[in-house]
Amino acid sequence: MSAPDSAPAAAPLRLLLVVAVALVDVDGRVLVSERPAGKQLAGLWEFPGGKVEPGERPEQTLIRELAEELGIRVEEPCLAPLTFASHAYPDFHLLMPLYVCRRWTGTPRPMEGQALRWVRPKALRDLAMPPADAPLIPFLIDLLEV
Ligand SMILES: Nc1nc2c([nH]c(=O)n2[C@@H]2O[C@H](COP(=O)(O)OP(=O)(O)OP(=O)(O)O)[C@@H](O)[C@H]2O)c(=O)[nH]1
Repeated sequence: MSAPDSAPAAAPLRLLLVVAVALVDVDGRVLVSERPAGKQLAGLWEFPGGKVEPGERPEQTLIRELAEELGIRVEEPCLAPLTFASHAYPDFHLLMPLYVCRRWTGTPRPMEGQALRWVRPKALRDLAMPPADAPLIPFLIDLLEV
């Protein structure tokens, strides 16, 4: 049945699949990266990652993004799924699996000029992060804080 002529059609929901990772160092700290000026949510600290491109599996996306953003090489078995974010932004709905990774080759460095920080999971609560990330923090605290 079609909607009556007077009712405006609801805008189709845009579901955006982004994949992110908590890189964990030997001291149990997690890497966060500052979103550059000029981008949406600029200045907020986020987990490395990015949009899953057509034809990619999420793990392939992460391996690609970690090479592009941080210059490190990650093997797929070192990516362990932890939880996911599901968050309604004004213009899209974000679905973002979060992986944990403790092993990689190379030293993370800011390949795109972004600021990087290693922080204790509890300290993530005091960082300005995108709203989608807040529900992820307790999972990292449970996993990593002794
Ligand atoms: N990588 C990452 N993205 C996140 C996090 N939290 C969160 O809301 N996002 C959102 O997920 C989307 C990721 O997009 P992206 O990083 O691939 O792309 P972008 O907005 O920088 O634009 P671009 O396509 O020009 O690179 C953004 O809308 C970003 O705000 C997070 O912790 N890590």
